[in-house]
Amino acid sequence: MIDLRSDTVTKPTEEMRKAMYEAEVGDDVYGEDPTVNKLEKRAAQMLGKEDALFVTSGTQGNQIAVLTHCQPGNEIILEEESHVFYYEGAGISALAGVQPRTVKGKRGNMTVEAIKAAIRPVDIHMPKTGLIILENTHNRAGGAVYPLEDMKNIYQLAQEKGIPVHIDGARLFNAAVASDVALSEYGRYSDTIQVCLSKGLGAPVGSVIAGSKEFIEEARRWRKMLGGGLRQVGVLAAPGLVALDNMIDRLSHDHKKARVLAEGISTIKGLSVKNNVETNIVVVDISESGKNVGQWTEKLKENGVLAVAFGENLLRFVTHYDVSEEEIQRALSVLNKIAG
Ligand SMILES: Cc1ncc(COP(=O)(O)O)c(CN[C@H](C(=O)O)[C@H](C)O)c1O
Repeated sequence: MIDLRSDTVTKPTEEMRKAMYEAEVGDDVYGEDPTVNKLEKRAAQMLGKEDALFVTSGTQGNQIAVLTHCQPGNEIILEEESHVFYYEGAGISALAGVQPRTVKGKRGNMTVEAIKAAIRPVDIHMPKTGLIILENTHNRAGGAVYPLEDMKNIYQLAQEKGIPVHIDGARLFNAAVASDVALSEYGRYSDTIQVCLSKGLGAPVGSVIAGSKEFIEEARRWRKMLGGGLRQVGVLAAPGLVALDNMIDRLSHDHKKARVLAEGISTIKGLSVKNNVETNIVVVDISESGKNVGQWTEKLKENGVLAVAFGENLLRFVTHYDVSEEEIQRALSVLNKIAG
């Protein structure tokens, strides 16, 4: 199977499995797992933050960030197709008791003006704006990169208003590589960042939240309350360290594979690439193909290719470490064959 459903499907490399086997471990609830302590320190340093916390998933990282930043009854500003709003099961309302204020972004990027207009004035009738969440890269915008300049301007506005900024950086490494921006720059223009080790970087499990020492101390309490107090977690932190040390720069190969896929698809009758392919995601409009999205995913699967439905007439393909350039070419010939 050529699995292009997501970069979440990547399996740990041999090097990661060796690191898991050899990991030095301890009880992390007592702060005694040397490997996760090393991972958290490494991640904080790379992201230009004081401290960091290993969490089980990007969703847990985002939800803990909201729980730690906000009070029940706050309103948070986020993009209308952001992962936190679109795909996290209304967790921000169910768990943190906050109200989403969605803003439509341009290719997923909310403008400073639109965010400014969404910030609540102080008024007893109105909720307080408790957090602004930026997603970089933006999944539903097709892996769109948030330009650093925009993030800087948004952060300046947020600071003036005393509102924290959280980056849902599940694919921040892709953004950094695609825009040649140092990871620490994103830390400069945000209060907290969630990054996934388990997507393009290929680790089997986990994310990291980075922020101030005080924030991480509080976030660690929330994680414990949610049952995330992990024990000998070094076996999972070890591949995360391999991911941070060896799997970031190679993301440019995934971006190249995505460009090759997009260029090939754009020559296929009835198919069109919807997004500007900046990173590892290709969104394809199949509305002119004479087949619906369910027929496409079914026929692709019959021919050994996996993709996900991404809307009524949209398919999403995500390139990653476990799909080769040769397999991209094979996927293109399957797409050609189905398109007829
Ligand atoms: C921007 C962003 N932020 C957070 C998450 C959540 O990460 P996990 O909870 O899956 O580790 C995802 C996962 N995205 C997954 C995928 O793309 O296949 C699915 C949609 O949940 C994400 O794309």
